[in-house]
Amino acid sequence: MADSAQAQKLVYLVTGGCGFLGEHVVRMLLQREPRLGELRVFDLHLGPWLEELKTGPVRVTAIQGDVTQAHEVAAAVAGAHVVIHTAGLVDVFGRASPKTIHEVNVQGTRNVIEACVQTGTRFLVYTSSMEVVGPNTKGHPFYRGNEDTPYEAVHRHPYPCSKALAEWLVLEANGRKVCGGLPLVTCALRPTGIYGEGHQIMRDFYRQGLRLGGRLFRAIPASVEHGRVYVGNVAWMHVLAARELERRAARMGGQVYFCYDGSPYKSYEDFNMEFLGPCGLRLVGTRPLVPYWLLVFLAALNVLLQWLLRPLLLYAPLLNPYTLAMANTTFTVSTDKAQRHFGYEPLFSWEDSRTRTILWVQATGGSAQ
Ligand SMILES: NC(=O)c1ccc[n+]([C@@H]2O[C@H](COP(=O)([O-])OP(=O)(O)OC[C@H]3O[C@@H](n4cnc5c(N)ncnc54)[C@H](O)[C@@H]3O)[C@@H](O)[C@H]2O)c1
Ligand SMILES: CC(C)CCC[C@@H](C)[C@H]1CC[C@H]2[C@@H]3[C@H](O)C=C4C[C@@H](O)CC[C@]4(C)[C@H]3CC[C@]12C
Repeated sequence: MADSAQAQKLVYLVTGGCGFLGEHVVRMLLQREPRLGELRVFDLHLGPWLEELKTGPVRVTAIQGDVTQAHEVAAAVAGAHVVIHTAGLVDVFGRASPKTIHEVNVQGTRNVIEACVQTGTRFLVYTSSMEVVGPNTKGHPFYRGNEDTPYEAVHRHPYPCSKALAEWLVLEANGRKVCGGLPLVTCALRPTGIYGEGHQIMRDFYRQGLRLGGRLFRAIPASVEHGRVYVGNVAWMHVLAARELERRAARMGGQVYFCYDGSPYKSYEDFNMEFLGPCGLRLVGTRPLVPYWLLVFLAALNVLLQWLLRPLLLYAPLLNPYTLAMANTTFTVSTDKAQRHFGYEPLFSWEDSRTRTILWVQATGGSAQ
């Protein structure tokens, strides 16, 4: 990425490129990164949709690999100019063990950093999470805060702990000399709850609503705000951050950015209804229909059942004490840091984001896709 950048074609690597966010990052790079010469898509599970991308003008290389395996990561990183590290084990339901979550999210990130250092890759964008900040274990609200808002970030759950540690590793690596002697430039993007085409939990809620005769029952007060951001805008932010990291290294290096757009501030359930409503579902109740103490009890019961059933089957429902606390604690962001630091503006308006998501739920919600 030198001065002859206009002519130079760049090699990008996207880890986790077949995931919900990763696929959008991959497609966004192909559409919006004119300097792209080769796109490497690294994932534990490669999607069949990658095949159709291989016929385009940019060379797309699919790499089946595991971020916990340092040699596989190093081979994929070698010769790349930019790495967008979005691979991660997203598990707040107790599906994976804390050890596995740590291995993928922390050791995997360490492997990516070391591979950059060893092979001379200078630019690394890491997909972090709002959960690096909160909601914390004390349930303190974070109301429309920004990257500088004081907040007691205390975690116990393996997933936020792993994301916080991985983010720290990435930021700490900023400025390290990579092979060839130039400094590594890193930044971390912190999405709030991502929604959009491919969002499995949204589809799960849709299917649950269909099973319940077109109804969902309010469990969380409408006054609790939960931050949400459209996947296309999160992907665009990654692409832009990756592009600008060289030119604005002094400003962006070692920085964190919340991901934001024009999505409205609403409760988790009311926000979902923006899409599920037009798909024919109704949210019953203007106030929670179940008392909070009962939800707490059911969440605790689910933990017990998960533990008891573990030898027989994996019982991992959406409701547990951690997800209940997430849904029931206000956590929203209001910031323009990404705009100030690298000129980010959302690519998709709220209306576009909403329409695209509704069309996706309608098209795939009832099917097995
Ligand atoms: N979904 C959200 O609301 C959200 C919010 C904030 C941050 N994030 C972060 O965004 C990133 C992507 O999340 P997502 O929602 O797209 O999840 P996802 O599960 O859809 O995608 C993660 C991808 O990483 C891959 N992966 C997992 N373990 C791997 C391994 N050992 N080696 C290689 N690849 C591996 C998976 O196969 C998957 O394709 C994660 O780092 C997550 O922590 C997600
Ligand atoms: C109590 C029930 C009625 C509803 C349960 C909803 C629950 C499954 C939802 C609520 C909030 C969701 C999380 C939130 O949007 C942000 C993230 C950050 C990201 O890094 C990973 C996904 C995650 C944890 C969402 C998972 C689903 C949650 C907990």
